[in-house]
Amino acid sequence: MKITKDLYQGSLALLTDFYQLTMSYAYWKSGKAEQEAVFNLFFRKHPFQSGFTIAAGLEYVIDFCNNFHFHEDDLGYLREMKNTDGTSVFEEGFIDYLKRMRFTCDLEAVAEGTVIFPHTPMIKVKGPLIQCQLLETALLNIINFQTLIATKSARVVLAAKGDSVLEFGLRRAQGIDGALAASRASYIGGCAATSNVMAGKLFGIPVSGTHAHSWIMSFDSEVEAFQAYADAFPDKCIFLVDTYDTETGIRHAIEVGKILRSKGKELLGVRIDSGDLAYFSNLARQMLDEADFPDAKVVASNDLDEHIISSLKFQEASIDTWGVGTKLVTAYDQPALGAVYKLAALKNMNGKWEPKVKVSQQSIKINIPGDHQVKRFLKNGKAVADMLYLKDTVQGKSKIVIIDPTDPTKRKKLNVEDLEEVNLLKQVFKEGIQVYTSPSIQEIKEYTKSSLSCFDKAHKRLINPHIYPVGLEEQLYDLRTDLVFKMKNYEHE
Ligand SMILES: Nc1ncnc2c1ncn2[C@@H]1O[C@H](COP(=O)(O)OP(=O)(O)OP(=O)(O)O)[C@@H](O)[C@H]1O
Ligand SMILES: O=P(O)(O)OC[C@H]1O[C@H](OP(=O)(O)OP(=O)(O)O)[C@H](O)[C@@H]1O
Ligand SMILES: O=C(O)c1cccnc1
Repeated sequence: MKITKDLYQGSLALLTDFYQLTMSYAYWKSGKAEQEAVFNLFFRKHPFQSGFTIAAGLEYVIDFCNNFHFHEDDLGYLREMKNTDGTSVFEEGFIDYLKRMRFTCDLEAVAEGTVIFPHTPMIKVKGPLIQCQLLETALLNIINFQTLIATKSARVVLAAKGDSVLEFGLRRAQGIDGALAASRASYIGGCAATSNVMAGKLFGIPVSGTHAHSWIMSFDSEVEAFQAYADAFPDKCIFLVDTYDTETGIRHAIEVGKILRSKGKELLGVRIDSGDLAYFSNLARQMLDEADFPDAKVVASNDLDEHIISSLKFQEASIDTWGVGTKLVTAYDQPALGAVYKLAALKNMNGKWEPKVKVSQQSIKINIPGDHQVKRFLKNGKAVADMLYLKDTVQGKSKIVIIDPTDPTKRKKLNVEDLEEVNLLKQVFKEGIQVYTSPSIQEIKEYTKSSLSCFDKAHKRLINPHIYPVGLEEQLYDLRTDLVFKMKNYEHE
């Protein structure tokens, strides 16, 4: 995939906050640039009050890292930056250092489509401090948005209970790149297709659609418009029936459907885009069945989201396909995921790794120090708990206790002998070389489905989901507690 090349014609190294560059300069000046560090990217709270989140965006991250270098014109821009006294912000030696910089980090990540939970790293970067720092903003930008939209999409698709969901969001998405990334993430979350043709071309997502009211309005009558469309696309007839009067529109669709049938073609369906979607879809179903079009589908659209879809299901609406735009691609009810990227460990000048913690009044904001891995435990294929742990601390143990990172009174004992286990963080880069084979977008979408199928329905309900247990292995919990006490200068026995 060549997202950066196709969209931006070059490097994205300047897609960063200015402070990353000023810190980088200061790391370089103070001789810390090459000090080895570990950073973790994670979020603290599911979006949409969801009980789960779907990881997405890794393919963009891979592309970003593979293309990470400062071009001559990027360096020219930085060279021209001046302080108020007219001196250069960055010394020429630093510009030269950036010029020679290549991505040399190790990077581990959870696969796109994985169901993930708060506090567990989605991405872990290990490498020179300066490189880790320079990746922060872009990685967050990529992962926050695509993960948010993939999660929204998965919720919408769950609400549709197996019906197809078409993503119609391009016209109301957050700009060009937002729209493309949203179409990709919506597909990963489970949408069947997108109306966004460029996303289809760039990512290999199926493209589909119906027609607009303007098509009908451009003819003297609705029947004429349906007939002309049928002449142009005899195999793709889904007629929008609500331009004037929905009942009459359905009748006209049936009329043209009969003509189509006389020519050996079939009416695929009707689309309803306004009014009471339960009432009109049931009316459409009844009229289509009575006219002997039992296979013609009813497509509905109009400001849908997972909650309206769920309500329409409850009302027993006869909708087979759901067109969902604005509320999906803009993540209307929660426009940002709050994933963060935190320093977790640093190698000191004696070559020893030191875990690092950011202390906060809010316990949810205290990060989890150290170079850790995430393990998912499953029983008969069903996920039972996720655990963060430091390498080599759990080998050979038959019983493990995990402790909730925000509430130490919440603990869970795991008899690991009875459980299957899988490490979620996969090696993606080793010393800057990609060692991970990216799955196709279709494989990622399938993976989302199978990943979700490992979770109990209680975690997937739209409202007040049951909280899935995620905890720190005891040694990691102790390390974190000791470190927090140390940083706060408290005595801890
Ligand atoms: N039976 C239903 N139950 C719950 N929500 C519904 C039902 N039917 C339609 N809706 C939703 O109610 C909202 C109706 O919005 P609005 O009043 O703007 O549409 P409209 O007037 O029918 O159509 P438009 O303004 O597009 O011509 C939409 O979000 C739609 O999805
Ligand atoms: O409602 P969404 O989930 O965003 O789905 C996309 C909408 O885009 C089209 O409407 P259009 O742009 O013609 O505007 P409308 O709201 O007046 O129908 C289409 O008819 C859908 O209603
Ligand atoms: O193809 C459609 O029906 C469509 C496409 C974009 C937006 N609304 C509807």
